[in-house]
Amino acid sequence: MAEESFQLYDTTLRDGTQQEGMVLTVEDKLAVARRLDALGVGFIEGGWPGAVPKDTEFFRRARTELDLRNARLVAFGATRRPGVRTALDPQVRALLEAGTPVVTLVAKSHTGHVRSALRTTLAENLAMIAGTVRYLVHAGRRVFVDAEHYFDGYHLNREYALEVVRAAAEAGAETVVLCDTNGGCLPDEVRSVVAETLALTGVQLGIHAHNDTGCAVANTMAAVDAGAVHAQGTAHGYGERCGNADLFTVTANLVLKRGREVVPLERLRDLAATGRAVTEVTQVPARAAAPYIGGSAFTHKAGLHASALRIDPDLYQHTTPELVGNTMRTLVSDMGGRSSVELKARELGYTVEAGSDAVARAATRVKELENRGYSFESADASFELLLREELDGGPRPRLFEVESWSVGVSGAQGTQVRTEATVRLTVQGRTVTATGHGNGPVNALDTALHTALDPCFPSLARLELTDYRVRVLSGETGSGAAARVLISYRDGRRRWGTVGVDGNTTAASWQALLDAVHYVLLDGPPGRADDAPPLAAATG
Ligand SMILES: CC(=O)SCCNC(=O)CCNC(=O)[C@H](O)C(C)(C)COP(=O)(O)OP(=O)(O)OC[C@H]1O[C@@H](n2cnc3c(N)ncnc32)[C@H](O)[C@@H]1OP(=O)(O)O
Ligand SMILES: CC(=O)C(=O)O
Repeated sequence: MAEESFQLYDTTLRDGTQQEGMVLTVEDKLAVARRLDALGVGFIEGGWPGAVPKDTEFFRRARTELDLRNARLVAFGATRRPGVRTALDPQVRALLEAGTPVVTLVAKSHTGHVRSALRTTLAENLAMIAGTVRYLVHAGRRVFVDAEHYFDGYHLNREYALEVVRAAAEAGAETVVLCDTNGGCLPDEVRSVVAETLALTGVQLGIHAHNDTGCAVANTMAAVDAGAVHAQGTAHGYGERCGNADLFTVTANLVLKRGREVVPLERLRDLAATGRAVTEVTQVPARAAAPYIGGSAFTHKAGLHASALRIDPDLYQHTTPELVGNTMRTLVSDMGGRSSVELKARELGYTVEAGSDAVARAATRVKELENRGYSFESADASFELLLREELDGGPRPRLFEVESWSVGVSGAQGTQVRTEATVRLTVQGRTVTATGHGNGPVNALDTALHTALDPCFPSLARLELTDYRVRVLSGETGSGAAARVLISYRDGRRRWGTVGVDGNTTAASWQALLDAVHYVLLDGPPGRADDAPPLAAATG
């Protein structure tokens, strides 16, 4: 059961969309709301109806298309304008028309902002807050008040900031949310202001922190430690300027570090999947190094870390990745040793021991090859081929051999550039020659390889090249420098990468292409759940 008294509040669909580059359709917003609801978030702020036409439409469609199981939908908006009757203010009417059970009002708590941005008196601002809250509560809404620029306002004129909190609460606001709108606060400041405000007003408080000092999550935790029972944030910390507090991190911190079940423990396991689902919709990538749910959050590269992790994962991890739906991963590189190879091999489904000669040889080869420019971090498939060679005591018999390959690029004034590749292979005792065309050498070689091999090895048809990266390696200069090519693939069930290095970019690409083919044709380790089809099946 989630902790009922704590209000976990998501503002991805409002403040999150204030991030540069974030443009969501109504359909996108509905999809994100569904995912956050499934995670168990208590409140989902959908946008500002009446101000943003798309948000008005979102709330209209939400009535029939959002069947929220856990969350309450929230409409966000401002208090009435100065000198206007609340009932006649079109923005306030739009908040009611949104038909949500909860409304959050942004209100000024900084005297300078009241005077210069709203261009009204301090007394009228208090009347605007109290009047708007009372009006909405009377209309049956639960009301939260976001006290904008609260911390800066508190330092400038503490009495007025406190008056705003009291006025909102006395008018019926359930929670007054103290906002670090400019994101300039540090945790000690947030802790003391929240504690003092609580002591001086007794009002139920929340926190809305921006990340301009990189402290949004720390500030949110400090506020909760000081007594706030409502935390606002956004998926992946999306938001205006440097973003908001990352609600995924805040949620995991509260549950795992503070024992506050703001979402039930079993739903916390959906955290990483929820993060991925949200980025699928927003197309705004999350940081790999994001706490708890980032792809690198439990990924280990240093050999000494791996040597301890072999014995006990807790030695280099602050929590258990599975609790948040993540997994531990090991990277093999020149910074690893035998333990890294053992852990990576285990991840790939092999049972090997760091003390074995084969593992020691594989670790040495990785170091040597990385020194020559290879990189195995994102080339699991090339590493697995290398590992298999060491485990099998030498190169495996190949299902095909390369006799030769060539690529030609030709062009003429006014015509499209033409790239043609020819490969000559020995497959099952026969010589096979195939030609492929493409928009460049890699594409043409890939096409030629498939033309030659797919009829004999149907499993290769599933192979899909998804990314190609080339990096000129330093140490040499200009067009004579060596190139490292990394290619990413998927085959419907798995994703993997291969690597090639050569002074010639096309030759480096050819190595990486060949590794991918050999990898698909490799019989996986016994018992591996996701292994490639056994050789007999692969050869059809
Ligand atoms: C801290 C936050 O992030 S709060 C959320 C901010 N989000 C947004 O601003 C997104 C939606 N905003 C909008 O669509 C528009 O800005 C609107 C509809 C709110 C206002 O649009 P416009 O009336 O064209 O004016 P503009 O954008 O220039 O804003 C100036 C007006 O807002 C008023 N205003 C400024 N800050 C606030 C505030 N915090 N609360 C209420 N009104 C405010 C100003 O007094 C001015 O009103 P006036 O014209 O009556 O003098
Ligand atoms: C309300 C809000 O978004 C802020 O003060 O930052």
